[in-house]
Amino acid sequence: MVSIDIPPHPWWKPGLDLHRGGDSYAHLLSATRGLLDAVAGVDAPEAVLAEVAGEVSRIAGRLNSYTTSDESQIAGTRMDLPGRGHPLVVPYRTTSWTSVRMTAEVTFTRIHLGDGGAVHGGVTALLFDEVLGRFANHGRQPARTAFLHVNYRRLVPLDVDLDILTKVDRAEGRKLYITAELSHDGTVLADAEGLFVAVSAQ
Ligand SMILES: CCCCCCCCCCCCCC(=O)SCCNC(=O)CCNC(=O)[C@H](O)C(C)(C)COP(=O)(O)OP(=O)(O)OC[C@H]1O[C@@H](n2cnc3c(N)ncnc32)[C@H](O)[C@@H]1OP(=O)(O)O
Repeated sequence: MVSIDIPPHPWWKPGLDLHRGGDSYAHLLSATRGLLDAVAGVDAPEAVLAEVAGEVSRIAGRLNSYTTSDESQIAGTRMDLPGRGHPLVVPYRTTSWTSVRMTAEVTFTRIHLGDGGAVHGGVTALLFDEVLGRFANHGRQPARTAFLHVNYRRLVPLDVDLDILTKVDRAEGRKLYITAELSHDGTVLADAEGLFVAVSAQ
């Protein structure tokens, strides 16, 4: 696990506990990702599906009784976990981080499959928006994606460790241009450029 020496973003609530839920939340997230992969790949008899659907609904109901506001949910604030600990975010793992360059790793799994054995293009775009957006925000002023341009150079495989390199290209006033590459063994599979515009703190 990488240690990030850039301080948490100033527009974060001061004193926000970035480890809420502890190891138990990490296990829940990992189990949930496993469930999504299992659902994405399943072909079981209807009786089995019906039984599992009942169990999953019961579990969701149990968690729903603890639903909180988006200000105090755990998801998205666990910087120590893959994908900021958010179940929707692709579970990339940050490996190094300076103010101008960030590296990460990612392994796509069954839930990310589009067609033809390759990752869904929208998932690749989600990964880039997340990685660039996090890099644009963390340790800087709050910023939103103004545009995101993705070049799909090769099919992106599942179940293979891939590398992400993100760099600040240039800053012009409130505008920050950031680039990223997703690669495997030195071959670029996709790359992106995003414009992030700084906005007032919420
Ligand atoms: C809990 C905390 C978590 C924190 C951790 C963070 C993790 C987050 C990770 C996930 C994060 C994921 C991140 C997400 O997904 S963020 C969510 C997706 N993005 C949005 O929803 C953004 C919606 N749009 C807006 O809010 C506004 O349009 C923004 C803020 C972008 C600009 O509106 P604003 O009124 O402020 O500015 P302006 O219009 O005066 O323009 C200013 C300058 O920008 C130039 N410009 C603008 N647009 C474009 C364009 N399309 N192409 C080229 N240029 C463009 C414009 O020409 C001008 O240039 P100049 O004339 O000055 O030279």
